[in-house]
Amino acid sequence: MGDQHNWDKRVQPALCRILDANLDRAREGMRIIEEWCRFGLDSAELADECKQLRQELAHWHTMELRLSRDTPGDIGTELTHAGEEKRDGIDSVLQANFCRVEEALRVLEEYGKIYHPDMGVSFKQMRYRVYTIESRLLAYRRYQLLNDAYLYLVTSPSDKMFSIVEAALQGGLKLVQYRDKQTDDETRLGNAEKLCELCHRYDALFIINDRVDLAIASQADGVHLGQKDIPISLARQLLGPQRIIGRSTTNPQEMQKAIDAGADYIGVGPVYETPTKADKPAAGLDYVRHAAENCTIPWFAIGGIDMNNFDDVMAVGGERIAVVRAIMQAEQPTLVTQYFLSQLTRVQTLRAYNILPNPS
Ligand SMILES: Cc1ncc(COP(=O)(O)OP(=O)(O)O)c(N)n1
Ligand SMILES: Cc1ncsc1CCOP(=O)(O)O
Ligand SMILES: [Mg+2]
Repeated sequence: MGDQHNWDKRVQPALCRILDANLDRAREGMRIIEEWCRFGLDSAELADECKQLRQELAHWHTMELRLSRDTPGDIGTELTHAGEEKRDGIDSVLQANFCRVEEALRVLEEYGKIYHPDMGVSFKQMRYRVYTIESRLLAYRRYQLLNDAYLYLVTSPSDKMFSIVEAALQGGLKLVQYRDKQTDDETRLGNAEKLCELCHRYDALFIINDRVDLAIASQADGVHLGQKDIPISLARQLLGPQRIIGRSTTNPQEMQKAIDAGADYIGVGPVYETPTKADKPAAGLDYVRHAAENCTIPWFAIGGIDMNNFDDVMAVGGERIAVVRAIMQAEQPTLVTQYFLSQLTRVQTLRAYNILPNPS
């Protein structure tokens, strides 16, 4: 009996300290995530869900637990590891904090079961709610980046592919597609993983051409499917609602079918004939005009677009462009990227003020 009493006397304070430390950790992590939902994504819904979770955590963070805190006596306050010091971008801040919250909730769930009969179930439910926020936030962020992306770089095989893509990212590019019809799958997967990491370091989206399997394996943000690739509905089943699916279209019927099937964006073209896709006849500027008047999802004019004909594409209503050679073969990919981005912003601004004449 005495032993039991002594044991309880030692266990109880330790238990309270574990719960206190992990409630703190979970609340701090949730706050960091909430700030991004509120100020970065402008999502009242996601910010509110984070806030509700913080309030539930606060409800469990009782005076008894807080009074158990003994910061000077806590040997863990001095322990940090290199990963905590380094954050590559928003994605890495969010990822680190989701991990932190989920871990803390797991600890609270396990130790909480000893402390209070309802704690285990309560923290388990919270952990699942955090998983849901995590995937919603990722999807939200992807679709927001897509919506904000006006320039799309589609890669071509090159010894300098990584340095060219990085140069374009340094110029402000936010959307990259890995297109490679020549390489074996092992190399393709390695390239895709490297490109994906590179793009995410610059907070840019990374899409894979043609291959859903490689998109999943490399953790890409989505896939671009041609008319001869698998149906959008099947790709959606495989990729889920959180990944982007793009579709190539060459005429109004294909455009409407892609929209109806749930594509997130479409390619519109080839606007001009192009050696990059020599077998495909040009769809022409008329199809760009049609897209400008009728397309209800983001669309990218593609095919033979460069600095010389850019204005012609804009004159018929173009607003987003996708290019291969114009950047992949540029002497200064950063400057070309900056040029396109500034021109695309100029067009948007002029249209917003009705200064640019309506497409003719
Ligand atoms: C943005 C964008 N639009 C169109 C295409 C062409 O896709 P597809 O018709 O499947 O041809 P390939 O690129 O696979 O040769 C694209 N890749 N990206
Ligand atoms: C992949 C693709 N799909 C339609 S045109 C095209 C290639 C565009 O390449 P470029 O920008 O070099 O003309
Ligand atoms: Mg294809």
